[in-house]
Amino acid sequence: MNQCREVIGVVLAGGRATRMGGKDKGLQELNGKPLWQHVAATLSNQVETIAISANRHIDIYRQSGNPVYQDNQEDYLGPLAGMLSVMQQSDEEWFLFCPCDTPFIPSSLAERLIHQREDAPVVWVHDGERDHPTIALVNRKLIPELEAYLAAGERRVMVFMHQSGGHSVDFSDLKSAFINVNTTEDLQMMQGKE
Ligand SMILES: Nc1nc2c(ncn2[C@@H]2O[C@H](COP(=O)(O)OP(=O)(O)OP(=O)(O)O)[C@@H](O)[C@H]2O)c(=O)[nH]1
Repeated sequence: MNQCREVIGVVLAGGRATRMGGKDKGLQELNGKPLWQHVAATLSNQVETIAISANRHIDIYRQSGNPVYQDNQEDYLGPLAGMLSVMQQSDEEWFLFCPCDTPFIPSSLAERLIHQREDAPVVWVHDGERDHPTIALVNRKLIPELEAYLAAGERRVMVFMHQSGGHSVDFSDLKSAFINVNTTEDLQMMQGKE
């Protein structure tokens, strides 16, 4: 696929990574490269601009030269807060969000989500077994809804995606591409895999 210019790719690299002992998950190395870079490298073949959403170690992420969007909120409010912060600080129409902890995402991700968005303001990945609502193509028209949702104290990504009129896109043929890293043991098991 040619690079798409109407969509900005965003690697979600904030959070607390409590299951990884509080380390910055995006900066943990897999096969000699930080996790966030695996995701950014695959997305950069698909969309022209790749931004990073983070809430700590901002200077390290900035050294990459990619735009970095820091969370607006002081607390770690979860992936939706990271998404909203980017959408509020950028004037792009569509955002392709992808967490830093899914290093093997397929090269067809953007193309297949873009193709399926039709009139929906959000589409996300379903791998045949489970939804991956943080791997999603989101339109900026959802900003007010997302602001209200978070202001009401809601945090659940899947609930928000459903109630905002989106739908999942079937990636069951590429199920293993969405394996994610949550713990140090996960990371150790993945070393050497491509
Ligand atoms: N910008 C931003 N990203 C976040 C935030 N919380 C989670 N993320 C990202 O969203 C994705 C999914 O995060 P989770 O695994 O649910 O949360 P986590 O904080 O990374 O890890 P745990 O504390 O172990 O659940 C990861 O790529 C995180 O980097 C946040 O508050 N802000």
